[in-house]
Amino acid sequence: MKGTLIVLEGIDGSGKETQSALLEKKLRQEKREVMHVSFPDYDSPSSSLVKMYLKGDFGRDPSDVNPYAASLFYAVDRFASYRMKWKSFYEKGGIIIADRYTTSNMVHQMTKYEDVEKREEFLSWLEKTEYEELELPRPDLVILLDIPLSVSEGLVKKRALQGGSMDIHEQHLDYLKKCCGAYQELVDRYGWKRISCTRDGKLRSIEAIGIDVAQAAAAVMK
Ligand SMILES: Nc1ncnc2c1ncn2[C@@H]1O[C@H](COP(=O)(O)OP(=O)(O)OP(=O)(O)O)[C@@H](O)[C@H]1O
Ligand SMILES: Cc1cn([C@H]2C[C@H](O)[C@@H](COP(=O)(O)O)O2)c(=O)[nH]c1=O
Repeated sequence: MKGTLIVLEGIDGSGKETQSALLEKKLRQEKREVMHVSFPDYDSPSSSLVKMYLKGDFGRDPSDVNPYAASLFYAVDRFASYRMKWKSFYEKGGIIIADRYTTSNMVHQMTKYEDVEKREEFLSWLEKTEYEELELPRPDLVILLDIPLSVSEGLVKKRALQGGSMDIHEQHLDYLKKCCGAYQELVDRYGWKRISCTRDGKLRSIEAIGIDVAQAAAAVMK
């Protein structure tokens, strides 16, 4: 029996980690079999090339690494996580909550192309590589935590001041703007569930957003 894969998506600082932890807690309280994974899998050696890329070892600008090369770094990391950590749990019917997935890669790497045909070619290649060749499961639900860049930027900066560092994506506002646009494009195209994190321009509370996330998840759980 196949499990359920729920993916939390959104631009950097949109609340994915916060909301995936909250959803995991709620589902555990309901005594459901649940596991929380996140990508990149920074704790695993499989993320080494991703870390080098995000640190700027291959170039300080995201566009210094072409989308296919960058995608392979992330895809290999996902493959290792799936095979080592959650394949058997998922195949027994468990619920997986993923903080980012292949869907992040679609958005972040496709923005490196302006040309529509190149973008299409890239997206087809990515889906084939990850879901067919690497046999990673397709998500049952992708939730987009929709937040204006101006708001998420503040959250990322606040977190960096508290001791975090900013990666090469976060350091390039023009790149993040393109990612925002790409999320808006793909949310409709792929039928992702959009949850607005602001109301009247103000950030909603973690709990209020959490209620919407839990409702969306309930609709796909077996
Ligand atoms: N609704 C909210 N209200 C106030 N603060 C929030 C809210 N959601 C998240 N935060 C805070 O914003 C920061 C970013 O949140 P979080 O780490 O969950 O985002 P993320 O999408 O996982 O980020 P990244 O993709 O950069 O890892 C954290 O410090 C978190 O506590
Ligand atoms: C999983 C994944 C992520 N990315 C991008 C998205 C972010 O800019 C970084 C990861 O940073 P985080 O703050 O730790 O979430 O990498 C990507 O391009 N492709 C992927 O598959």
